[in-house]
Amino acid sequence: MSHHYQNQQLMLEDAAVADLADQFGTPLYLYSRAAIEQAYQAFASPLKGRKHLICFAVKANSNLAVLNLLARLGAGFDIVSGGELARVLAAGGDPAKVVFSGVGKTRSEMAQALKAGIHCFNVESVAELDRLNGVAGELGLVAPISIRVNPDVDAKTHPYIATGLKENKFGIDILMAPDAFRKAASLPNLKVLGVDCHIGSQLTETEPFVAALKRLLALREQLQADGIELAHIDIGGGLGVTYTDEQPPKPADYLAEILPLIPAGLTLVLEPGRALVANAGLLVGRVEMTKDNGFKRFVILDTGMNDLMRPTLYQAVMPVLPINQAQQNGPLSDLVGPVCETGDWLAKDVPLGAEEGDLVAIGGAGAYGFVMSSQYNSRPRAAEVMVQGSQAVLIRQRETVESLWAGEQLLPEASC
Ligand SMILES: Cc1ncc(COP(=O)(O)O)c(C=O)c1O
Ligand SMILES: N[C@@H](CCCC[NH3+])C(=O)O
Repeated sequence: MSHHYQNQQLMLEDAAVADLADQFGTPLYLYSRAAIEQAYQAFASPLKGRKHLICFAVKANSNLAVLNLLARLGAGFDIVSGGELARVLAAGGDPAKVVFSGVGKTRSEMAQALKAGIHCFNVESVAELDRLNGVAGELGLVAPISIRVNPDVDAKTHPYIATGLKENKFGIDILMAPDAFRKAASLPNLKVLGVDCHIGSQLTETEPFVAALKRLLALREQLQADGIELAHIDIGGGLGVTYTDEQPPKPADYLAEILPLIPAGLTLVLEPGRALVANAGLLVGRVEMTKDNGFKRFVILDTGMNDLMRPTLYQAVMPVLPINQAQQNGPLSDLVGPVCETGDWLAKDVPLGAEEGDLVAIGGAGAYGFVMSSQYNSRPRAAEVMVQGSQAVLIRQRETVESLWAGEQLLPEASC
């Protein structure tokens, strides 16, 4: 039996998933090129005719093929490390469209980004202003900057992924921001370009974005009075997606609320991550065995928390998509992995008749999936495959067992 995962925007038929699982083995990350393109256009179309830059948050999915696809669609990138910058460049991304966020940029990361000629550093503290001014001075360069402001807005999301509250480590408190801007404007090796914020991830309402934006715009006016002109305003990422029954605004609806507030001439920068890739991805695993302890039925997969952390880390509810529809109405089961941790689960109490050898896919796995995976329990990480039309392209090989100890060495004999 075949069905389409329409609400996952991933137009893969059961048969195709089964063939790909046979061909590439499991666990397997599958991405849909068409779904990524569609998600990108959902942001880009409403922005036509406006000065804008869509900077994909690389942390959501840093596979080179994904970055290359987005670069070819015209995207810029939001990076948070030198490693992410190197990936963007290796994938053919344009450094002039890169913004660099993060609270702990090292001197060498700053130098790397300055030499690459990135668009802007999103500076998160006064200490960072000083450090960046120093590094730029040593290189004889001027660093373009934005100041990340913490607007103290409740994003109404999981506390681990809320970033815009006073108690969070991110950005400079909005009340202290004018002083920070004045200082930045006075430093010889910095050039103030803009202001930014990012209040959290997986937001399902527009209201917190609008509240944050209004605070940033008020700050902009205050700065204008001080003679500091901003060229752009960056409202971060954070737009949520539908995993199961969430109803986040569509990018067009979200932008319809934001765009009228932005004065003409000001460039709008966005940093979407999840909204561009989450629903373009599936994690496919195979059932190793099932067991019923009289209290609970467990479906034990060949994939688990080391491949997909979101369920256990955020108690995230992600859709379970049995590849054979006949499995769908089985007994309530916990979907668990082989890792030796009680927290190794992917879904709890889902109706699932899957038995040994059956395939199960987790939807919404295109964002914060592979990138957060680990080799815990010495498990090689999964392969990644991009589906484009009738073709499937292997975009990252499954790790080998030998690669698990690459770079390790035994103690020299004499020291034992
Ligand atoms: C600074 C910054 N920008 C963008 C993002 C992307 O967020 P999302 O994937 O929710 O769009 C994040 C992660 O939350 C972030 O920390
Ligand atoms: N990793 C998180 C989002 C990260 C947000 C980073 N600022 C998630 O899976 O939901």
